[in-house]
Amino acid sequence: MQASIHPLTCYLSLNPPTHKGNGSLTVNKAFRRTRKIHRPISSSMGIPEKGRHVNSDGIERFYLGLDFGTSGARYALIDKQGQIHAEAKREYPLYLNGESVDWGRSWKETLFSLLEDVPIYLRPLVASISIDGTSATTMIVNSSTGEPLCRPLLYNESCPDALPAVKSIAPPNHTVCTGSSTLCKLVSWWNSDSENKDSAALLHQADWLLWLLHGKLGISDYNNALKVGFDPETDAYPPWLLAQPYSSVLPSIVAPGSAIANVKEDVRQNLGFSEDCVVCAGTTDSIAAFLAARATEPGKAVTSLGSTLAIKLLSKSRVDDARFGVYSHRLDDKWLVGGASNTGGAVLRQLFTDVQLQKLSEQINPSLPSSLDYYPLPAIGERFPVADPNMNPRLHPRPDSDSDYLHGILESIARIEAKGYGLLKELGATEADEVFTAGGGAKNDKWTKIRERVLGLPVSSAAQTEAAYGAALLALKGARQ
Ligand SMILES: Nc1ncnc2c1ncn2[C@@H]1O[C@H](COP(=O)(O)OP(=O)(O)O)[C@@H](O)[C@H]1O
Ligand SMILES: O=C(CO)[C@H](O)[C@H](O)COP(=O)(O)O
Repeated sequence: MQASIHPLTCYLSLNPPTHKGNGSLTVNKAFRRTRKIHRPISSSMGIPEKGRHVNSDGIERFYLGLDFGTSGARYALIDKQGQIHAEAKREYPLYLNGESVDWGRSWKETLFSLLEDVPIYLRPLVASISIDGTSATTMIVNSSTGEPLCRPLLYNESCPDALPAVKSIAPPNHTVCTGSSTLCKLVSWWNSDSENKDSAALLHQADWLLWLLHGKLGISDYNNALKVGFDPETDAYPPWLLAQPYSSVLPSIVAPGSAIANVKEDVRQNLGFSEDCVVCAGTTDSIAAFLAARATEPGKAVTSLGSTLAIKLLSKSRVDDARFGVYSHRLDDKWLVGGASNTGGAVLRQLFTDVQLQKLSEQINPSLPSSLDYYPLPAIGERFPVADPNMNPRLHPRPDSDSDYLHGILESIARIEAKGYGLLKELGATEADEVFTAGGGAKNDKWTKIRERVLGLPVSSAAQTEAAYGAALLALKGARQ
């Protein structure tokens, strides 16, 4: 792998944004004031830069990132300094298709609703778009129409039926050797399908959403493709995977943020994007959150405290071990080592509303350890730091006090996080020396203090906690290509 400066590094020290979304559409007030006297961004910064930073009238361009997380989706619209000019989020509408949720319909509707939330006067100035999605969320689609051939298999679903076949072809403890891997989901479908093999294509959630905008089917990125078996070190699918009959459905792979194609004409016309608006390859949600945090040195880590707990540690050395759910994503000449636990906000949401979380957290003394020892899971099954699809949640005994109960849960999740970072060190990754937090849990200061005590490390909320911001940085990178 060639050593080079990560294309995003030059943006990672951008000025923190002036504005944060509050669940509805927000537009940077400062931007409103200058809206009437649109000055080319270069008026205060010298000559307009080449590329997609000003349009033909010399007016500033913007970069759009969308994050499709577990419980909802968000967008962030930034300028080339990283200032946020608009952002919004939406919960997923839920439609049933027989017994199961029609996720394809929900995600597609959410995508175009969010694009319509972008202020109409800013859309012609959007130079590029990128999207992150949940990792290993697998879609098998018709290779001509892009229509799903079966229901999407979500990031935390497991197909243990395929595990023996996958373990028989992959190297020992390879990232794909876990039931929740994309490859296990593909093999499970391949073994169960009798009529669509010749017309199938595999895509990840982010790939499929991006295809809706650019229209070129069969393209993914090397972060999303890690769990189907793509090797980011050799930049290729390994021979043991290409030798399989189902290798024909695998997508071609580009780097995250790579320009793929301009927005399709029908989408462009309907939404008012410019002819040169380019759609760029995406990444996974926890990597987008890492990019948003702008952590650039080995030893820096980002814990995404969303519905799940995903940790990402910037490491000089690569570590992969499916026995513990540990794998390494590529980030230029370094590795993002980590894993994703099923613990996290989804359990909290089963027990408390966000308002209750806030009020109960105020009653917690974070300097006092909780004696309650739980393993908070929303359902049976864990991916990391224990890869056990049959692990049971442990959330009892429940004390009379809800704040004590929450304290025990937050502390127990912190212990899982600490176990995860300790495991990465044991397996040879660069030792973590600072943790930034992204996701919904980042706003809980008491939890941050509990985590600092349990981890024994400085823990802070990233300047940007939304993965959508990281996706916007990818769009900014793509606009420069
Ligand atoms: N004050 C809080 N303390 C801890 N967790 C919180 C708080 N507010 C919200 N959350 C959790 O944040 C999660 C949502 O975070 P988010 O990053 O949007 O998740 P995702 O992107 O995975 O859907 C919810 O599961 C919720 O329980
Ligand atoms: O748990 C998740 C849902 O939010 C993450 O998408 C995912 O598991 C993290 O995977 P990766 O490390 O490949 O980004």
